Amino acid sequence: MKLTELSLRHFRNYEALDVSFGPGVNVLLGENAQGKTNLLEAIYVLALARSHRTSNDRELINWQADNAQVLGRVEKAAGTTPLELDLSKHGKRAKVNHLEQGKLSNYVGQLNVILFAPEDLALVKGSPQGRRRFMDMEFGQMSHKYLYNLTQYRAILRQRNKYLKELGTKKQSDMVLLDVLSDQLAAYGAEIVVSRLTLLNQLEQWARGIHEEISQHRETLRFKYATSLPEATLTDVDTVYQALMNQYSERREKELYQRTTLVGPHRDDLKFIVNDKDVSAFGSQGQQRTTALSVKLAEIDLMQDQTGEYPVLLLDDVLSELDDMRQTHLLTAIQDKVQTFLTTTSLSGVAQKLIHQPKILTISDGHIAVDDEV
Ligand SMILES: Nc1ncnc2c1ncn2[C@@H]1O[C@H](COP(=O)(O)OP(=O)(O)OP(=O)(O)O)[C@@H](O)[C@H]1O
Repeated sequence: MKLTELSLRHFRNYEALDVSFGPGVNVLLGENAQGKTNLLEAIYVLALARSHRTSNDRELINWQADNAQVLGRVEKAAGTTPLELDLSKHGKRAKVNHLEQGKLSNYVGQLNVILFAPEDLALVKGSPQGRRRFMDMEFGQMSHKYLYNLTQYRAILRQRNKYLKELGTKKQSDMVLLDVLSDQLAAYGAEIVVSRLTLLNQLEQWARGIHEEISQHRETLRFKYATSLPEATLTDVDTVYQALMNQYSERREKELYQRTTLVGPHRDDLKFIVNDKDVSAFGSQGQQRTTALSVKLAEIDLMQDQTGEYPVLLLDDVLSELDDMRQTHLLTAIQDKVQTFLTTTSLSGVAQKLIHQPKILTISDGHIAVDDEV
């Protein structure tokens, strides 16, 4: 899929912008603090109805305005779809084909994006929370079912944790509601765990091939889903459900004491194993970067496999973080198949690695000048 046009009204430092993009590489060129990342963020927001930088939508609206608009046209094999997102202090409204969507989960998935930012290089070394977020964002875009289960799971988890906090002051008979909440949480939790295992299994196949190539066949990458559930139970939804229920009852005392839910997909993690060693603990910085890059590139293939369309790739200032060999690998892998937006403060080093002429958009103080000549 391609994002052919984008219009912004009062979004961050863009007062009014109407721009069209090329089908290949679009270079967002500019000095610091001119609006390069804001533009990538607008594309991300158009895709996911939320920002990757802030959970406060107010920050997305220009300081002088009360509301913001992000509009885009997405081209797929099946046709062109106009998307529209209105942000105001009262909330957000999302439209597909000019029709307002009651649920944001029906909106998400029209435009699929993969964002690669310097923080993603920390995917391997960073916190388990970052890896869970990675799974949820990517799988949520690919699968409506995943997004739905995740939304339900989070809502029940909030309720259950609130209830566990209140239970300290209540009587034993109140355990009935806790049992009901445990049952619902285990049902959605089991769906999430099984979807993650299935999608990770596929992602691993792609990532392994890419990692092998970048490491010149010296390294083999493997994923391991880290969970408190016994390995033997990770087979199907019913078995995982039962395993979660068992753990809730085994840990009831501890959960009541700690007043929070201690098991489930919100506590799980993903480990990356290179040549049989956990790369977050034992890998060099280079191995960790290669792993992160392989995983990101594998996502492109997985998304194509799941949705029938290649996603749009957003590269926020990552080239400067990669060495020459990894830069070449990245730019070679994306050419010809993926529409890409990359931010940079300088063209040197980028243009030579691209076979086709990129579209250059020079950004200065929330304005864009288009120049097709490199
Ligand atoms: N809500 C807002 N309203 C108006 N301006 C904003 C808003 N939010 C951020 N800005 C401005 O946007 C600019 C930052 O833009 P952006 O983050 O896109 O920088 P960049 O071009 O990617 O730079 P760098 O290369 O340093 O990352 C800053 O000047 C900031 O003051």
